[in-house]
Amino acid sequence: MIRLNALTKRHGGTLAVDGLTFEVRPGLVTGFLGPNGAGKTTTMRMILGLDLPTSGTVTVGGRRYRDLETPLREVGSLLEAQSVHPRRTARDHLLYLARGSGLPDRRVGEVLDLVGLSDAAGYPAGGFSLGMCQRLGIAAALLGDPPVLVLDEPVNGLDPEGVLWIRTLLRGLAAEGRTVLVSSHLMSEMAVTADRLVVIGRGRLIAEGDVEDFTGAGAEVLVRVADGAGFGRLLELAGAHVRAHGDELVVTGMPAPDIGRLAASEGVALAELTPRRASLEDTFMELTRDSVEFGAAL
Ligand SMILES: Nc1ncnc2c1ncn2[C@@H]1O[C@H](COP(=O)(O)OP(=O)(O)OP(=O)(O)O)[C@@H](O)[C@H]1O
Repeated sequence: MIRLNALTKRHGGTLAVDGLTFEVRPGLVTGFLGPNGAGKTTTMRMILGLDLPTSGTVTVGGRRYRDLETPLREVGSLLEAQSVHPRRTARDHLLYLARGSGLPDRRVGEVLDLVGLSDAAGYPAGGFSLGMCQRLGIAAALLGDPPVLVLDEPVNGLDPEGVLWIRTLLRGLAAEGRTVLVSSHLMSEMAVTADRLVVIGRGRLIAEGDVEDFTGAGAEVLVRVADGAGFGRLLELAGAHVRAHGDELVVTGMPAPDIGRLAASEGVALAELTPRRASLEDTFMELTRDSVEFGAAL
């Protein structure tokens, strides 16, 4: 569990993080979304004790990062621009980290296997592709077998295979009961990876909830039938909410398959039955419209 309470960070004249309060629960992937400059990296750096809050608190497993005895065993992290000595091999990089935290050498082989880097373990990291670097970063995050993971934009720059790999890995880690916080500006990716979402803009909390709360909000079905008024009444009797525009009905509160079944049982011929689900992308744009730092960057 990660808990933020009124967490605030001021960088000179910029309020990078502004009174953030939320919890990141175990057993779930929590997507941390926001436009560029929203404060995601700054928040993650405070969770990881790399930046000190101006005010407010953040705890991992009930304690501040700096009070953790063996941080690598408690929280694993992947931050952007993590440094690996280019001439050091992947295995040596991980051995160096493991020994620095009193972790057994055998753990290095285990995490290399886990991220699919065993064959490349003896090569200098300087020659690694971006995808291999991300895998190495995730291997480092997993070294201490931590119950909490904080990953900043782990799918950035990855090819589709790499994106799928990270998605499967994160879901597996959450299924093991771990707390997984992953930042992204790719809303569509979070829609399929995350269970919960926390959306911020200009350092402030904009929205938080289950992914379905975001995509399901306002889900409507477009129905077209010859007798719009007649079928509209039937739908309302069955508990749906209907807005009619001639032969076109916009139905909320009843999923498309149920509408189809009702039409079939009443002998009504449907000319159209189209679910119109708000995409996470739409919802995100709507939510963050007022908080985009540089409008042109979109
Ligand atoms: N060390 C710093 N000194 C001054 N300003 C900073 C510093 N770090 C971040 N900021 C500013 O704080 C705000 C939040 O930045 P942050 O990097 O946390 O956002 P982000 O959501 O991670 O964005 P991105 O997706 O672009 O990385 C931005 O306005 C940024 O310019």
